[in-house]
Amino acid sequence: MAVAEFIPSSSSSLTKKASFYSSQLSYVSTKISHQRRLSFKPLSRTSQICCSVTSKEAQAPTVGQTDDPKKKSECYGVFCLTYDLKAEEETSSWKKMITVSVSGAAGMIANHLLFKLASGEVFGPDQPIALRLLGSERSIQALEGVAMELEDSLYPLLREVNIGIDPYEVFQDAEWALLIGAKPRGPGMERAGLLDINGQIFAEQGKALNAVASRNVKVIVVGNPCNTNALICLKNAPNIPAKNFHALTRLDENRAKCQLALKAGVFYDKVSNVTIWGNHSTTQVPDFLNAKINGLPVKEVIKDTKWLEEEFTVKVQKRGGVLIQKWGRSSAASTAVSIVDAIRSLVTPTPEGDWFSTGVYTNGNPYGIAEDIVFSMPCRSKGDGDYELVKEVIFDDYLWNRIKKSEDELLAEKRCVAHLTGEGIAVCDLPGDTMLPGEM
Ligand SMILES: NC(=O)c1ccc[n+]([C@@H]2O[C@H](COP(=O)([O-])OP(=O)(O)OC[C@H]3O[C@@H](n4cnc5c(N)ncnc54)[C@H](O)[C@@H]3O)[C@@H](O)[C@H]2O)c1
Repeated sequence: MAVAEFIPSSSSSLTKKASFYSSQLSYVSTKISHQRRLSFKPLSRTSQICCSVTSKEAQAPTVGQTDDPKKKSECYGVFCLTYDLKAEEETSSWKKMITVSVSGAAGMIANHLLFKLASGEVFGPDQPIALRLLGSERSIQALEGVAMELEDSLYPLLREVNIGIDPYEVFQDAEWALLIGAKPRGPGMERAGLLDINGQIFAEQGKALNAVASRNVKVIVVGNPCNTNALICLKNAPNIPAKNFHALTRLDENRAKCQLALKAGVFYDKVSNVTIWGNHSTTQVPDFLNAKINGLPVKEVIKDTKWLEEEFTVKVQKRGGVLIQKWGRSSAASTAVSIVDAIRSLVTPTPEGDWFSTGVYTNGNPYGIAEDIVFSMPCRSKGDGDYELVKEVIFDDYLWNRIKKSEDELLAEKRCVAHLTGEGIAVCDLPGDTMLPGEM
């Protein structure tokens, strides 16, 4: 289904220029030919999100982009085309459009994620969406390619696409910010160096969100080291509730579920109540004490305590590394799926009795975990984008000692980025290199 019905052009084609603008550079232009003439009339946001229009109602053609590099680009290619609608034609069942900003949009994870977002798989088949895509200077050409593929996919729910390299432009009015883009660790780079280089990206993006995003934007930080990047981001966005920031640990939860299902010989939908505690690193703690299989405590189903204590955790932690050995690159598709899971866990009510893991700000946590860090913990949601921490969890010495190690690591990471969180001079005394293999 197309988003609009078009008037066939009598002339050959209408050439458009897609322009990109950022504060530092940057004017890149490209020509895209359209074999059809389209009608344009500036519309309010609500009328833009509505359904198709017949050719009878089409207005005079125009182009929604600018040749002036000093003016920001409003839209990409076919998404510049808007059309008038009669009130009675508006699709009453569609919700108000939401704006989703994605950084690292030309990267591998985003290449899977964006098409899921545009299809309705994430926010629902009645939820029109505007995508704002942030790339780096080096990836701008690739970003344009991504936008072209989105155009060619003809997703009915995808109403707007913008691309750019300035977070102050791309995060404008964002209701969701999926922060995937980060620098990979270069040869010989210390972990402290990676914390600093990526921390600067997230400090800048936090400031940009603070300045231009929706006041209730939900932020999911994927770029590593994601817990501390999320902390940096929220510290630089004081006007956005700290509770709205998440670090992605859902891939780790999914991996833990898969390993428990495999060991118990059940399908993975029988595994519930799995928590990943702590950092998205090899100090993460997949919790088999509170997890359930077929509604029973895991320890009643898997009686092999040695496996649980010695093999399970390591298997979950090293899964990414094993995958790299097979694939020759880090997980992208399953990471994108886990981002979808993380969002859906916040926009749909959590099934009765279950919970999900996400890295969130620790202030006010009921477990006794140090405050003022971003730590993965068990959460429930009513489906309104918000969440509550789960209180009814138990701890034993094994679990608690491991949680403390991950906490120590995150406190050390926090000291290492003090210059980026407004807390003085950084002191880097990281306990060891616990970066997940390939997810650096
Ligand atoms: N939390 C998790 O579970 C998890 C899992 C897998 C990967 N990751 C992390 O996700 C990140 C992205 O992974 P990928 O496989 O998509 O990498 P990728 O290298 O394919 O893509 C990253 C993209 O980000 C862009 N980028 C770099 N700096 C940017 C900036 N300042 N603003 C906007 N874009 C920028 C790059 O140009 C590149 O296109 C990495 O940091 C990786 O370690 C996290």
